[in-house]
Amino acid sequence: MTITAGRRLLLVHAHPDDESIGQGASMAKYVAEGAHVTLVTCTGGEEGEILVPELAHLASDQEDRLAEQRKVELANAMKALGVTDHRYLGGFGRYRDSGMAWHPDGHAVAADQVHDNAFWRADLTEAADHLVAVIREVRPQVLVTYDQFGGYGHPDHIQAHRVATYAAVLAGVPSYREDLGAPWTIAKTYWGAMSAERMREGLRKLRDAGDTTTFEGMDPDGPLPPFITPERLISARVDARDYLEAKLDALRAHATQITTDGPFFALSNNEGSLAFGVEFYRIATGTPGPLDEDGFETDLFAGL
Ligand SMILES: CC(=O)N[C@H]1[C@@H](O[C@@H]2[C@H](O)[C@H](O)[C@@H](O)[C@H](O)[C@H]2O)O[C@H](CO)[C@@H](O)[C@@H]1O
Ligand SMILES: [Zn+2]
Repeated sequence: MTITAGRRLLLVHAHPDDESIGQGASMAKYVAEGAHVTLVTCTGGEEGEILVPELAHLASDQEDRLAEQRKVELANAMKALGVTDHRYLGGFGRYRDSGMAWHPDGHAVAADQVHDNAFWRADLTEAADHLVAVIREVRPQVLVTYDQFGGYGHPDHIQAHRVATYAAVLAGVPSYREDLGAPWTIAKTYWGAMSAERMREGLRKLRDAGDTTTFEGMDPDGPLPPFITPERLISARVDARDYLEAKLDALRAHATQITTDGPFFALSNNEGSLAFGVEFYRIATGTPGPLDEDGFETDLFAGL
């Protein structure tokens, strides 16, 4: 059923939990403002760790049933954010979490180290075609995914970036796969970003609270990992502090992946809201809309 009315936002993520970590507050904000928000999750998260001891038996090297658990967790997170349109790329179970076994040269996992249907081994066109069908149905004005490094380099995140980027191009080609729907060109694409300034603020709060182990070795005033984005490269800053509680509820829903007594929650009290209720983006395609006094777009749909 083709969706044609109102503002429509599509997010493409690798695992259940990435959406809430990266853009949970923005998602809740846009839903509350009447936008249609669609999340496509590319894998079931089969290879994830399990922070809930009584669920350890679900692990990939035991019963291998973690994807079913994370599907429930993701549904609960969507309820917390108010998102009603969630899909798995190609359907639940089509692509498997590739795991984080890194290739010796530091790049993403070697193909012979993962399952046959691991997302890292997916045929790019086949995977993109699943997303073309969604794009041509939903007809989003805005797409959010990862940068070329997948944010922090996870192979599934890198592959999600590639699939989303390729699908956005293919969806707009009139003569391409007419069977997948009428062509649709997405007006603006953004990459989720981790702000260097907010990272430094968060580190300062952790160190001031006596936490020297979280992000061990990182100095609030020292060099940051390359995947943290300096403010000058950030183009949009969505202030969704009013939806921080929804984001925290969504994160709590991903109980096998995110511990509620970790630094994120430690920082997410009123003091931390600025750090986590404001979410950052880099524009990848399309024309930025009006900027605020700090030079940021404040709305992903600005200018449309
Ligand atoms: C946020 C994210 O992308 N999580 C991925 C990631 O999880 C990490 C992995 O389990 C690692 O072994 C842990 O040390 C780390 O704390 C986790 O964040 O990779 C998983 C396996 O591919 C994936 O399921 C999870 O969603
Ligand atoms: Zn992930």
